[in-house]
Amino acid sequence: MSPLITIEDLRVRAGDRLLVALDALEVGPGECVALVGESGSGKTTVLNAMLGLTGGLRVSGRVVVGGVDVVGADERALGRVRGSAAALISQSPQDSLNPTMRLGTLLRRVLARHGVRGAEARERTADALRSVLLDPGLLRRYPHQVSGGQAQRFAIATAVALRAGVLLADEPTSALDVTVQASVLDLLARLRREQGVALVFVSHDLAVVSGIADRVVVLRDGRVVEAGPAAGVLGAPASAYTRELLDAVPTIGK
Ligand SMILES: Nc1ncnc2c1ncn2[C@@H]1O[C@H](COP(=O)(O)OP(=O)(O)OP(=O)(O)O)[C@@H](O)[C@H]1O
Repeated sequence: MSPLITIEDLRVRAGDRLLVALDALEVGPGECVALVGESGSGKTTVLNAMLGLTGGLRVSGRVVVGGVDVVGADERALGRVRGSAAALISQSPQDSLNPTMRLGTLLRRVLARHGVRGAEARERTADALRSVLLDPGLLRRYPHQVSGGQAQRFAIATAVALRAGVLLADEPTSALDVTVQASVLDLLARLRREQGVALVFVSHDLAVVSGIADRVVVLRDGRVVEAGPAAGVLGAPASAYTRELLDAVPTIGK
């Protein structure tokens, strides 16, 4: 099956400083690739490059997401990538929701922006809420009236309603308590299985990564230290840096 994300020779620079060098990455339907590394290693910059959110930075190479060549794309093409092809799931979805609008209004507006209106929008909304196990009554609430876990499910429901084939998740569970975290991870796994969604998962938490990722890319100072199947990278790391990251996790690697 053809990949939903292809990256070749990606270089991201701030002035002369090289922030990210990623020679090759492919993510196919239903796959999960995790980007791990300490703070400042370039994980978020890679996600931003996939969405063309790199204003002020110099980007070269090839980044194709959901069929759109992102590097050098115009705003119209980038608009198709953001939301339609790929959706960003952030650490604190509540922060990015307009606090003055009910969730139902927010979702309706996002769908309308992508050309989905009326009966089609209502149908997709109902299906998406069902697939993330949220009560439709939640749509009447304002962002501050829902829990962190509900807000994260709503963010994922928005991606489902937009039929995004790629989810870019930046620490999606680190603000949640452990039981809610597990249910959001289950939901992401189900979307991969049932809808063939490709997932790029950024996390500091290698215990979580070992439970969800097929493959792991370890970044340090924007460079790939090692990459490969999750069981190999996390079970028998080749580099001292990955071993150090694992040593910080109490439940695995020891
Ligand atoms: N717009 C920018 N201009 C200049 N430097 C930047 C810019 N965006 C990111 N950086 C730098 O790039 C490096 C990588 O940052 P990035 O946010 O991608 O790391 P990260 O691995 O996601 O870190 P964290 O885990 O703390 O979120 C950092 O040194 C950061 O300061």
